[in-house]
Amino acid sequence: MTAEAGLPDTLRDLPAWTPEPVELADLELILAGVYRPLKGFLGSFDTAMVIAGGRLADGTPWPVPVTLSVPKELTEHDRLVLQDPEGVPLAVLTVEERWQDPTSGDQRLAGPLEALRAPAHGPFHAMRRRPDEMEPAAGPVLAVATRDFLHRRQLGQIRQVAERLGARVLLMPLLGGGHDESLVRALLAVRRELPDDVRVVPVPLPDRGDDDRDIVLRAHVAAAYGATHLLAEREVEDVPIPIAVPEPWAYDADVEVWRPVARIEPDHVQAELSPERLGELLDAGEPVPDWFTPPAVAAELAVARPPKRSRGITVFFTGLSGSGKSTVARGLADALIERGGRTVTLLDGDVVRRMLSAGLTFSRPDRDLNIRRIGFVAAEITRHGGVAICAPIAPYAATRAEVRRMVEAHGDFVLVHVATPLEECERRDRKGLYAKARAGLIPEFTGVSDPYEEPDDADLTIDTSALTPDEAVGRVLTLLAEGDWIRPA
Ligand SMILES: Nc1ncnc2c1ncn2[C@@H]1O[C@H](COP(=O)(O)OS(=O)(=O)O)[C@@H](OP(=O)(O)O)[C@H]1O
Ligand SMILES: Nc1ncnc2c1ncn2[C@@H]1O[C@H](COP(=O)(O)OP(=O)(O)O)[C@@H](O)[C@H]1O
Repeated sequence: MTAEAGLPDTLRDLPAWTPEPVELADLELILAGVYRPLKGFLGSFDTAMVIAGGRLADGTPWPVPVTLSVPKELTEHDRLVLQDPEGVPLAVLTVEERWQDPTSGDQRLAGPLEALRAPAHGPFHAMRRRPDEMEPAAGPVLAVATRDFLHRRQLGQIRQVAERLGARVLLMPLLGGGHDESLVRALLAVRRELPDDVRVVPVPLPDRGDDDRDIVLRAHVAAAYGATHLLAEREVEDVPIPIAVPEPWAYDADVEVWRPVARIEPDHVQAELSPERLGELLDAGEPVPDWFTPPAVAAELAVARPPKRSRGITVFFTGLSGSGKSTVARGLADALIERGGRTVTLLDGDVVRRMLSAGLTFSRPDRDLNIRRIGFVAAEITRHGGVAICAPIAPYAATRAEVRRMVEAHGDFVLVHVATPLEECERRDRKGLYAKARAGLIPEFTGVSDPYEEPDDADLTIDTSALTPDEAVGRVLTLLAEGDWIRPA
């Protein structure tokens, strides 16, 4: 039976697990041979050696831990099917070691992987290559592994280094940031600014958060794809191929060309556009100057970071029952709809409980699941450029932070703490729930018999005991206008 027809009979009874996105990216690179000599996820000794000194236990240089975390109940099995988020089986892991991460306490499994099928979907998947599918190049190959857009400065630097080395250029857009498709399109668009035989191969390689080790990892990946050099900002140790560090370039505003700083006349003006200024231009929807980046790149930048007036945003209210979340959220939704120019979706706590989360209780796991569902929908609305207004109690800081992360992958997130004191909420007791909770008729009632973790990351705090509903809505509108998400009234 072929893999495409389904799982072989011998594997049907194995437990299946969907790893986290970074682990899935690692899995793909291990299976494709990009992470050679790694054949599977690392055990405790290799991991400790890599963290301590950038080498595997046998002395082979390797920069980052490549590990797999699983829930405790899966650690008893000897073999495990690893699948993608849609449940498509990708590989079988044969467990050689079960171990607990001493820092995070995570349960880990180590052992070799056997491929069931290559991941074969996702935008630009047709451009993905295994190293053994690459035509070998005759001479030197300069790899440019980047998750950043390439502007005129970088394009000039790449041309100069490639020429110096006599190398062809291999562009490797690193996937796993928020704007993979824009990045790939922008790199495809600048091919014509580079030598003729440039190749583009997207690689799923999220950053690990250690700049030097990330460069070393990129060098390993580049070497696997046949590169002889890696372009990087600085030299690092223990790299499999040499790092090519470009000389500084600047824009000579007097003659309107980019060139190496060393070749700019001392009396000429050097123009600069800082990343902060670039962000401001994009936020305001103003054009990015042509001298800085090619128009096709500017267009993709604007897709990746749209002007704030049209960028998706989630306004997330949190607070006790009766604090005024629904009233203010509804008022805000109405005000935004009246102003026009924005699509607005109100995800009120009570309504969500009836629709998305029917059947859930008020236990911590069920509250968390409820908030994650709201976060998922809000993130999708944000991704499509809409305004999502959410108004659940959301009593736990960690879950609110999770929603913030989900949303900020696609747009902006504003947290409004409706900090009306418990006594006032209880005095209002619009639904009679506090009385019932005090009488012990409702268990786990927030503020009475269940916790509420006050936010320390609120963008706005309002106490509705001291404001009218219109004033409370006004505060939120002012915040949105000051942040430039909406026009001032
Ligand atoms: N045990 C308990 N604790 C808190 N609230 C309770 C409880 N049981 C029922 N209710 C009613 O459910 C509304 C809160 O639901 P949420 O989905 O916003 O809660 S949570 O965010 O999942 O914690 C809340 O509505 P609001 O008053 O609009 O906040 C209550 O009316
Ligand atoms: N400034 C204010 N903002 C919001 N609600 C207020 C305000 N002043 C009084 N209230 C009253 O408080 C109650 C808040 O209920 P609700 O909006 O359903 O809160 P929650 O959604 O947090 O449970 C409503 O009866 C509302 O009329």
